[in-house]
Amino acid sequence: MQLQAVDFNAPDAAEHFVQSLRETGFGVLKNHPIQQQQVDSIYQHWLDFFGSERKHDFEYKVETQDGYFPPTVSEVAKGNQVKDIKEYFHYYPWGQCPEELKAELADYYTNANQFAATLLGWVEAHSPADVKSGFSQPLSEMIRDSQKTLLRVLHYPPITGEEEPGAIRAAAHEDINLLTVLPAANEPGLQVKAKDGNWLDVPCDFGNLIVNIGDMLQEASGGYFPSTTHRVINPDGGRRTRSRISLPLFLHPRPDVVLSERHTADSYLNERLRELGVL
Ligand SMILES: O=C(O)CCC(=O)C(=O)O
Ligand SMILES: [Fe+2]
Repeated sequence: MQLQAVDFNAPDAAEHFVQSLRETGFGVLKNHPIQQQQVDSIYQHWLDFFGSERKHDFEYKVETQDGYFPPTVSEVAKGNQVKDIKEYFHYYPWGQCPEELKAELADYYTNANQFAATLLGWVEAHSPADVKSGFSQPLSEMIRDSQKTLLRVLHYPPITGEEEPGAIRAAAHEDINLLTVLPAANEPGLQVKAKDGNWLDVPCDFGNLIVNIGDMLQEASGGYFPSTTHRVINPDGGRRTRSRISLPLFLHPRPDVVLSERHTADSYLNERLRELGVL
């Protein structure tokens, strides 16, 4: 298995991108319309925010799940014992956000959602007829005006040596949502589990856009699109002293959207959040 960046502007981009999603759970895009300059600026501003004590004024609300999640409550991946070495902020247009950071994040949220609808259209167009007929509505419709789509600003602090034994930046997990849209982070570390069990580095060239399948698309496609296990490993050597920032957009359908005979988006999400210990 190999992950190769697909040129967004190539005539056969959709086909190759969806093929990569189907085979690996991941697709990597280059020459896409998400502005790297904006992503970079968000990384800089939020690095400052996580470095300040102000973050504690925005602590997350349990009922609504927006705001700042400190390292002490950071997720324990499903089936894991130790907490990840990370802190993060959950941004929703209706949720908490520091005033001076809001316009930039809101703009990115709009742009990335619009782009994501295009990608969901690609997935739909390249789904076999029996898979497509199982979708309760077009995939891009499922996320339209959704209040649940989540932009997460993640900060992985430098490694100090005081970490819990066995803890890594993000333990092996699958995402819950339909698709995740993730600009390459400012530092390496993201790995995906191949079918043979080996961990592969996800190409993290600056400017790449990484897209991966979540459990909800796996559920809605009857397993045709696999939600693939991934993780973020701890850095070595000189990189240990560096922070890592990343910005995943988790595409969530509106709560009433039917995913499968067993689940709506709402019933599925609640089940998973309870397992994560954050609900
Ligand atoms: O930080 C990354 O590169 C990936 C983060 C991730 O997988 C997640 O938050 O679900
Ligand atoms: Fe993830």
